[in-house]
Amino acid sequence: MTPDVRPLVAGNWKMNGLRAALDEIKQIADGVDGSLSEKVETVLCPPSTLLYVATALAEDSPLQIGAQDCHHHNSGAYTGDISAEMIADLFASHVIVGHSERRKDHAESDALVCAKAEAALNVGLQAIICVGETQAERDDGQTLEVLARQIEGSVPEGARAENTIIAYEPVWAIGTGLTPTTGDIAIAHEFLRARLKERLGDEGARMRILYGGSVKPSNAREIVAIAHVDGVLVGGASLKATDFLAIFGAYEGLLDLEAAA
Ligand SMILES: O=C[C@H](O)COP(=O)(O)O
Repeated sequence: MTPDVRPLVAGNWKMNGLRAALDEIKQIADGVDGSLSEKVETVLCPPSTLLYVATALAEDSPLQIGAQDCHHHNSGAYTGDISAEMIADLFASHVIVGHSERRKDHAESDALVCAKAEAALNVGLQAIICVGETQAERDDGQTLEVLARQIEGSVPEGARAENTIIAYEPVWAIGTGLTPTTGDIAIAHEFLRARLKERLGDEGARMRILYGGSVKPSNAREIVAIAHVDGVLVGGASLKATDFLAIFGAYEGLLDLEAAA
């Protein structure tokens, strides 16, 4: 946790969620509507087909709704794509860009991720920019080099702590049940913090850095207590309202302990 920074628990449903899952969204929206939400923000990113209904379901809840990707242009002949402006038009507040599944499956470069983040910021969305090394890069001892390159190339110059969130997601930890040690997460987050400060000054010092990769109710409390871990980006476990809410609940009592320390 970074002092005086409000943590964020984010869920990424990826390509999961039919109409039947709307009940789950409603349960999450109702479940985060308590006193803890004054201290911890939440956002859920369902597939774009559910975005409009999800924002309606979350209307009276502190739960915010985000998308999982956007095009870097506002409109045009881009069949199948969705612009940041369209996402904002549906009352969503966030968009994930540069997720490793997009970087790999759609060959997205740092420059494209940066352009997408800029498009998001230009229409008032908050950008959740994902970075993280592959297993091969980790085995080669390249982790910090990869993170430095991705921060340099994917984060727009105009990024501010209020509109930009970084998500550190080691690719090898996504959906595998594997997580780095708390020590390794701490090293990566401290490094990211230093790079962000160097690049963006005070904005970088306050920018939230989430951890993502096999976060579940059983390991959430240990992970969110690590220095410079300002929240989590949850994939599989965010699909079940009870699991998402348990991860959100991992902050219960933790922030008071932090303040008292
Ligand atoms: O965006 C979320 C991440 O890819 C993590 O997914 P996971 O929690 O299923 O490992």
